[in-house]
Amino acid sequence: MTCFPSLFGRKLDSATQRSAELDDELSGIHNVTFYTYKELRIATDDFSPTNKIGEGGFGSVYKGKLKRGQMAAIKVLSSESRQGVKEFSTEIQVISEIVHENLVKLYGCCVEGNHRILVYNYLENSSLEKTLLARGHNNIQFSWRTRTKICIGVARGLAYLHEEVRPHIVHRDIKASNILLDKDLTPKISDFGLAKLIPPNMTHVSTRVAGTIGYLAPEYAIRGQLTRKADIYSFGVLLIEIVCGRCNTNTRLPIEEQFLLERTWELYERRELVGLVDTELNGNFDAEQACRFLKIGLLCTQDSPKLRPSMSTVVKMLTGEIDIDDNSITKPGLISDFMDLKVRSNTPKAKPESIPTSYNYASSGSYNLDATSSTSAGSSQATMTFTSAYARSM
Ligand SMILES: Nc1ncnc2c1ncn2[C@@H]1O[C@H](COP(=O)(O)OP(=O)(O)OP(=O)(O)O)[C@@H](O)[C@H]1O
Repeated sequence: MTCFPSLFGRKLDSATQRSAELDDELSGIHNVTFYTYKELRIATDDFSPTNKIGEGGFGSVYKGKLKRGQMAAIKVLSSESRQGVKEFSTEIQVISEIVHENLVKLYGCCVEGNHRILVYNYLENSSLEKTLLARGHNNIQFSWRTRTKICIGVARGLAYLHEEVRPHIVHRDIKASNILLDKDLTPKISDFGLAKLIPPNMTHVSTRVAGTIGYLAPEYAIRGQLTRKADIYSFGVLLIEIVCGRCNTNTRLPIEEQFLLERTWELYERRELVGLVDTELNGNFDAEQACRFLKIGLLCTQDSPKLRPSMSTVVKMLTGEIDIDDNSITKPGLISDFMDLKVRSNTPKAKPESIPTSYNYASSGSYNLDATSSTSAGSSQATMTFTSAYARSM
């Protein structure tokens, strides 16, 4: 392990076998821990499949034990994401300086040869997607109190990225699989800043295409307009998922219940929001608070980005410091309003891990998705075709 600048120089030896040239490139990088490839191979038992804990659009994630016994999540970036040493390390320095209780801590990285590897704090309770939405990990009971803590924690982490970090960070991919839980079920947002580590010509191909689509703000999905408000939209969808205990798209349900955001709007209009709250709670929840959370979800997903509150306002709404004016809630921005959405559901065989087969966003504005979708409750093998009516009419 090499830590600059304190150990820089001392480690210019055969132990790390790093060339003087590489050390020269890294000499301006401060306070980042650089791991050797050998060290990470040992930590993961040669990247053994038994230590593999996940696979994302950026590469594979392994559980590993570092030299001093510390557990880590080791993310091996795919070969397409090979960035230059200097550029990669500079971004790493920015990310590793961002520290907040609700953000996953980046310990350091490895930049040897073609290897680009990120080393993170290991979170014992996996992701919200695996634990709450797919209910497949440790049988964790998500009480109402735990859910409020998770919602407020994620909101605080995002508010920090949006409003306190300079320059501001737009996460771009807020969703249940990017919310990890520590042993006390404190939520930690993962993958922030990652977009900057990927060369601009490489599109991030998500492993959970269908799920990700459901989190995308219409203006981002259709026109590529990326601002903090796109994250706030995704947060709104996530918030509703946490209250309802189901994922935003579930093609196994009757057609009128498949899309959670549409459903939430319908029940809001009928003043029946409380009926959406997760039945796993057996009625043990604060109904006023749960409906407030759902209304905040609707506010965050308003069609016009301007109508969505900032994340610091969302935190205050969630904690009850600011009241919600029902008159300010209008119909959320639904991607299905812009697109002819056709979902052809095949045999309802959910697979343990999702494997994308293709993902294509053509500039004409049409999506073609052929995905074997994820473990999330009720997702099935589905072929989805989105054709943007909006794009066609332009
Ligand atoms: N720090 C960590 N601690 C524990 N598990 C982790 C950690 N980071 C990632 N994982 C596990 O690895 C999985 C894959 O993570 P990754 O962020 O690469 O992809 P993803 O978010 O699932 O998908 P995508 O790339 O489409 O966003 C996560 O869902 C989680 O289960």
